[in-house]
Amino acid sequence: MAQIQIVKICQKLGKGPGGFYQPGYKSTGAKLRLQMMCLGLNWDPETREYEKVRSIDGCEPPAIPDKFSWLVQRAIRGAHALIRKDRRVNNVENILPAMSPDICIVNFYKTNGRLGLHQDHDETNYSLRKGLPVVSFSVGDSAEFLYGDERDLHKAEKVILESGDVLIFGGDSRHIFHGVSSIIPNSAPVFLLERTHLRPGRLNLTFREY
Ligand SMILES: O=C(O)CCC(=O)C(=O)O
Ligand SMILES: [Fe+2]
Repeated sequence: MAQIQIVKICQKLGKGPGGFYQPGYKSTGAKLRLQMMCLGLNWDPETREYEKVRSIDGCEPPAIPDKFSWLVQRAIRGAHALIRKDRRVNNVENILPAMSPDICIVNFYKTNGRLGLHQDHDETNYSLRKGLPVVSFSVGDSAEFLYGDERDLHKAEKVILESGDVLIFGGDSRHIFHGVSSIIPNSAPVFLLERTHLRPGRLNLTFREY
């Protein structure tokens, strides 16, 4: 079961060098309401830049495990099959380009965690211009996920992301505003908790190509 493997791999990597920490902003002292670990390249929330070595502690981010890259390719293939079924298009890649992830941002939200509306726009101009997708896996407790064309909470659409859900935004949707308004306590699947002892909260992995 992929969810169990995802949790176990993140638990192991999360405890080692380059593992989970709570990011914040030096200028204001404010902290993000989540724990973060980056794989492949490190994303610095303060400078909003990617780096090979994490400036907060000099650690190199762990590599993206092959299992994760495989899951991403499977998710993109699945999305292509859905697009092909729904729309009569010659080339699905015109709607959702393929992508080889070299970045994964792993967030862990406790039950009081959240993430404000933002765009993912710190990847290269090439990646952004091509609309190379962000592929997001949710594991553990469910989340209220908001998205929309503007940074406006009142206009945003809401969808519940459950454990095992995969969300992909690429092509025309690549620049969508999105965020997590709340985590729904005690909503994680029992089998997952029994097999992994995942703490209360939600793990989210977003894969991107730099
Ligand atoms: O937790 C989520 O579903 C979204 C995470 C996210 O938007 C990000 O890491 O940029
Ligand atoms: Fe994001």
